[in-house]
Amino acid sequence: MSTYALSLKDLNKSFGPAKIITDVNLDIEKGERHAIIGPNGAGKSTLFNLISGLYTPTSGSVKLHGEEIAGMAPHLINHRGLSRSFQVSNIFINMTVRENVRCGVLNAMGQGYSWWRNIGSNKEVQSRTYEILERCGLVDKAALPASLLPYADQRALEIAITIAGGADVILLDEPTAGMSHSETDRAVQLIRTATEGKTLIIVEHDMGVIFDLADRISVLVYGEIIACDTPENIRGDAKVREAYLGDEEEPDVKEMV
Ligand SMILES: Nc1ncnc2c1ncn2[C@@H]1O[C@H](COP(=O)(O)OP(=O)(O)OP(=O)(O)O)[C@@H](O)[C@H]1O
Repeated sequence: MSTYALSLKDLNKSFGPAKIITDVNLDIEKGERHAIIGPNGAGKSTLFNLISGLYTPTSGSVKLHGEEIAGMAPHLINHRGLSRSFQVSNIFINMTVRENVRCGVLNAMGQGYSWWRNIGSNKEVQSRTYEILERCGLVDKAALPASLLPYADQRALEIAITIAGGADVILLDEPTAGMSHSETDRAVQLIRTATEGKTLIIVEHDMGVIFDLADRISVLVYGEIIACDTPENIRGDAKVREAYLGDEEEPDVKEMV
């Protein structure tokens, strides 16, 4: 049995005649921080949707901790320990920050909303909620309605909800999109803290974030992984430079996506 946190084998996805993901093979170690990069329309979100159960593969295998999950419903994959964030925020804007995180905690504990009135007295829920708020730097803002959070804090809350269930494989989809430089720096720190000890798979356009965070990078172009290596080796990979930049020499790595 595989010891990989996540293992993709001969994975394919077509929509009608359009082949979007082609023969993807990828093994991700437990605790690894793995980035998926590629030009717009390369298939990064489709790959995330295949891993998290939103799409069923046309063919191939997706294994989470050695167990087949391809085609399984997203909530069942989530209960097996994989959680993802979305490019478009998933938070309940009329609820407080604390209530949003509590929802994630309760959902993972399999509690329905009939529990809602009693949750204030449920110590385990309270302590897990507090721990997540702290990890994500949101303790001071716990009582605020989510709608009043600045944009960067809303993205932090999105990460808090993603990790609230205690999943050990975390997928983050462009977590720093739309952020300023200083907000991005803070977000990278937050991602590092919030996902400590977990396996992280991140789709991101900001190369600074990728090179700062990732142990390995996969480069997806037209639905195929054309390179998978350490950031240093990816930086010097001729195929990758060509895919992004044609024949240009000495490319600025910040312009790779
Ligand atoms: N449900 C769908 N039906 C048909 N085509 C789709 C569907 N979902 C995605 N595609 C197509 O698959 C291709 C890859 O899209 P995808 O969103 O996965 O790319 P991406 O790498 O995430 O792009 P971006 O960086 O812009 O977010 C695109 O050409 C898109 O139009």
